Amino acid sequence: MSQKLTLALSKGRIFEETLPLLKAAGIEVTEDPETSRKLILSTNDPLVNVIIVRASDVPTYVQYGAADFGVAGKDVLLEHGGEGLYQPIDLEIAKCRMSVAVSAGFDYASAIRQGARLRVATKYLLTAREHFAAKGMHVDLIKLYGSMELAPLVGLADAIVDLVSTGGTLRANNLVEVEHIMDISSRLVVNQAALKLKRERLQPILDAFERASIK
Ligand SMILES: Nc1ncnc2c1ncn2[C@@H]1O[C@H](COP(=O)(O)OP(=O)(O)OP(=O)(O)O)[C@@H](O)[C@H]1O
Ligand SMILES: O=P(O)(O)OC[C@H]1O[C@H](OP(=O)(O)OP(=O)(O)O)[C@H](O)[C@@H]1O
Repeated sequence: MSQKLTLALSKGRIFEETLPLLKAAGIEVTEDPETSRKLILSTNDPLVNVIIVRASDVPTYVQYGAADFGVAGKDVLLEHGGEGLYQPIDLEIAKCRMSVAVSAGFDYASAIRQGARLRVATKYLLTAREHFAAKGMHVDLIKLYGSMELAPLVGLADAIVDLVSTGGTLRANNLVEVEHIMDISSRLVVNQAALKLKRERLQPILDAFERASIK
């Protein structure tokens, strides 16, 4: 019996950087999410569809089996918790790091030495909480959904926990990186039930992704 497969991707860098991996598996997406408003994209394989969701929603679609597999950043997976997901491959795409940053004039080291209770703005509450708890620091976390870099500039927070790649966004906003929390890259995530029920269809794709992502 032919089995349909649904892959969950987010627009932008994850979609773009997954395209070569899909190609290695013989799959070509025939529509462009940047120009189309469609959320279910077809491919050259009538049995494979790509759904376009927000980056932070990818694990949820896969967890509940609305998508059989997807691609999500480690940052997103740590916040989601990974329930119901099998994570077989680090695809080594969308690479960046998660860091603590502050305004250039803010003396983070002495604030810590003095035991100041810092306000930290972030989208990554769980990871940030764990990081500061491991350092024995008491912080007040402020949840934001984007543009974390603005928070220290307007007095909303003393520090941020955000993703950094080139450092260009920090520099443009007169912020400096004061702690490296972890390296981030994107993983392939597979619904655990789909892995069993659709293994015959999924395995060759996973193998092709793995081969194509080996640097
Ligand atoms: N500057 C960057 N360079 C490389 N990889 C990045 C960068 N920023 C984010 N990423 C990685 O790419 C993933 C997708 O990022 P993207 O900007 O597309 O979504 P987002 O805006 O963070 O998510 P959402 O729309 O859910 O808020 C992130 O989860 C992270 O793993
Ligand atoms: O160090 P850099 O190379 O400047 O990259 C860092 C920026 O990249 C990400 O934002 P993104 O570009 O994805 O914008 P978004 O958060 O609006 O999606 C991240 O949230 C930083 O703001």
